[in-house]
Amino acid sequence: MAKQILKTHDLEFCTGPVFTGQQKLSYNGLDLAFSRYDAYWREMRKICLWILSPGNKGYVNENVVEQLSYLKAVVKETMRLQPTAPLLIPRETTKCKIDGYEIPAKTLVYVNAWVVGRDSEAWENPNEFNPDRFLGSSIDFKGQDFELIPFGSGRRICPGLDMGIATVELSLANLLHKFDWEMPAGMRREDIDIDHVLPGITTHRRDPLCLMPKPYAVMGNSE
Ligand code: HEM
Repeated sequence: MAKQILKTHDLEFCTGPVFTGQQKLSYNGLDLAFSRYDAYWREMRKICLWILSPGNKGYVNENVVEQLSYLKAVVKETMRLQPTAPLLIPRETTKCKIDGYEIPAKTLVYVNAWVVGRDSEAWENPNEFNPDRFLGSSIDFKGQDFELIPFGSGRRICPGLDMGIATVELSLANLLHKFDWEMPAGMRREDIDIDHVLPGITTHRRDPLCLMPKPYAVMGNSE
């Protein structure tokens, strides 16, 4: 079958279907497609523009991920609500006084990163999953912004931070780029529970996430 190559120009006008792997283009539905999932479509468009770029080898690389501001915001928001190690690594205090209380030396302290990420004094609508809160915000998880500490902070901050975050962002970007994701037959969005986790040193979902990957029909190419 003949190969259809999508031109960069088409991307300026295309609506949802082309991104979901179907071979259909629409030129007049811009408002529709970009209204509800605005940020999502913008990210997909960046990936698509990259696919069309010369020298593309078929995988999303680190340079592209750097431009995916919404994907980065999604990862931050996920780590805010469900930090991988909710209680970080325990610490021992020196002798000190906090709020009038004498704290003896070598007191064991747990920092609850899960609660910190949901502190209503630091976050608006703290329990709501809203990646937009990070767009245009300088808040990062590098240990300087104490309202977001999924990698800890201070001397014992995670030394694998850069490697960990690069792995998460790259994997997620490539999983989105290579596959179209569907829910199993009969399952609805409301059936996905992202709130309940099991207690433990690291966070585990109570209900396993079950999604079905469908290989992506890359950008209108049909063979
Ligand atoms: C998304 C991935 C990762 C997350 C969310 C994560 C999270 C954490 C957290 C919360 C801590 C405790 C920090 C504290 O108490 O202040 C920690 C410590 C640590 N992490 Fe990671 N980590 C990740 C990836 C990695 C990787 C890839 C490596 C190694 C290649 C690594 C190695 C370590 C080590 C050695 C410590 C102990 C540091 C110390 O106690 O001095 N982590 N990590």
